[in-house]
Amino acid sequence: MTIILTPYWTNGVQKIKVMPQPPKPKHGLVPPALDASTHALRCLNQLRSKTSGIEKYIYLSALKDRDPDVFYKLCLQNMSEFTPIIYTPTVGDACLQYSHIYRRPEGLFVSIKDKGNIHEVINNWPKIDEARISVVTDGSRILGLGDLGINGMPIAIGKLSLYIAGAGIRPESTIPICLDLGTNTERYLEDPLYLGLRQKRASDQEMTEFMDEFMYEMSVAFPKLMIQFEDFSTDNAFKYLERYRNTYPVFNDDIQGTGAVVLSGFFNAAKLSSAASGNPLDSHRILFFGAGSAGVGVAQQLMSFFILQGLPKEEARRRVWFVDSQGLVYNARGRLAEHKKYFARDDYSGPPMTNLVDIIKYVKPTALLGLSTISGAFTSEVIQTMASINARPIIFPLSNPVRLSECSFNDAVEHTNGHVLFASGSPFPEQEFQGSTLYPGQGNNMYIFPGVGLGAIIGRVKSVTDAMVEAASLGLADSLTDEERALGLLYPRIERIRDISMHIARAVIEAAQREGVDRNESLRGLGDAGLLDVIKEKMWSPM
Ligand SMILES: NC(=O)c1ccc[n+]([C@@H]2O[C@H](COP(=O)([O-])OP(=O)(O)OC[C@H]3O[C@@H](n4cnc5c(N)ncnc54)[C@H](O)[C@@H]3O)[C@@H](O)[C@H]2O)c1
Ligand SMILES: O=C(O)C[C@H](O)C(=O)O
Ligand SMILES: [Mg+2]
Repeated sequence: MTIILTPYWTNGVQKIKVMPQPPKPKHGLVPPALDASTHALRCLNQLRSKTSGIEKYIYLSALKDRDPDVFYKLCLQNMSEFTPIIYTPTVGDACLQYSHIYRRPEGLFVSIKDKGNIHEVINNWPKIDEARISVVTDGSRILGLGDLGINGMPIAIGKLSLYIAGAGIRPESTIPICLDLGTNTERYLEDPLYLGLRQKRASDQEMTEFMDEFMYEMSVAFPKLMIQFEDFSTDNAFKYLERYRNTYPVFNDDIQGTGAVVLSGFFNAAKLSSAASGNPLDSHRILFFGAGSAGVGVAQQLMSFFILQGLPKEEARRRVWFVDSQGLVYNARGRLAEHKKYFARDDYSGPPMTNLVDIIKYVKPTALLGLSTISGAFTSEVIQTMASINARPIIFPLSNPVRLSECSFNDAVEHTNGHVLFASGSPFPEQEFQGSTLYPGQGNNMYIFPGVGLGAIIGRVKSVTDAMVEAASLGLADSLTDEERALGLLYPRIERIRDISMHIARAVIEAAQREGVDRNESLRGLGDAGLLDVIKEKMWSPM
């Protein structure tokens, strides 16, 4: 049964009625020729008649609210058309404008003012079905758009729509949560329509006390819940993942989900690149442009690629170079943020190296990965330099949304004469080049988190371990069909997301079992096929 939250006003205060979905209307109350399949077509036509992305977003939000079955059915049938609207990149615009386009409540808001009382707020969430997955953001780093405060709510909603569509999580067992800890973005503090607290962000200490209480109360209210942390600013992303990962089932999408999706695409790209150059797989050298939570999360995960190729851990670490806003990251440069220290180079001690082309000439990377939020940073010269040292350069501009991408697919194709192995965070259209069609990969954690969450909740895991994340990544890399490989794709087609999520969930559960963090004992010993049957049977589908 779907829950409908119906808002109404009393004395200037908005209240919410929690209602189950109404029963079927009686004869005469709906048009005689209304039937489900033509109505879905009608909705699709209405969507397509909208001209701007944000209008489409608003239309689909209302459709999801009004008629979740039609929404999810259409979403599954038109995945590559829907994801750029309900998710990246349009969800970025929806966040920027959230306080202006707001229509009705969706999700749970927990504010720093609730500290000491979080139990009560959480228990206001209607428990029609038991909550299993929550995406929690504090709005402090939404995509590459900065601190959006409470306007970050649509990112939690968008991720959960993909959980529901992509992994068959039941809609009523998901909770989007935005933590309102204030915002440091002046334009929101001054915006009369801003929906959040009009104050600067809470101090570190206050936030930690708040987070401890929040996590504890969530685990009491929802004992079977997995929490996905989303778009916390880099320091807090690392801090709270480390703080809770051994106590509760939590997963950080930007660190671990991104790490897993990029490892998967890199794995497939490295095979093609090595085949073209004749160099062994373990000879790859990776240059990261951007050293935040996403960059470092990916580097940690990529180390497992090298380790799988047989390199010792220390050798694997040395295959990675980082560039941040000050240039090449190396020890002799001076004080470095904690999360950059592990990968800082100790084999360079000259003056700061800040020009990306110079850095590429110095490092000679086989792969250039952008997680910097710097639009257009991969200039024609950068791309050409990569092409001059690699038969098939791996270039992944992974920053979101589209307008912050380090380069476009078109530029990457043109400046490498079509040889690029490409994946971007946000979607780009395919390109015709010298008589053939080239396809961009979308290296976005949307391929990973639905399957990880599905596996985590079916396996009833105590925690989400590195081995589970790695299993998800390799499961994704392995999921390419022969047809997709023949087209040179690095990631499977998004239309197959349900199938992919099912296989990722299986790999995740098996890894959890190997590590002894699974609590669903009934799944042990079922074998691959038996596990897949259970997973399939548990997945929700729209009617
Ligand atoms: N594709 C995906 O699935 C995915 C997943 C997570 C994050 N992302 C994207 O990655 C980006 C970064 O996210 P984050 O959490 O790491 O953010 P962040 O702000 O913590 O990191 C940005 C990094 O870029 C560096 N940087 C900034 N300006 C630079 C410049 N001029 N030259 C070189 N480096 C510069 C910063 O020093 C920092 O290290 C965002 O756009 C986000 O949307 C993509
Ligand atoms: O939200 C996305 O599209 C990917 C990622 O989680 C991001 O923060 O950019
Ligand atoms: Mg994110």
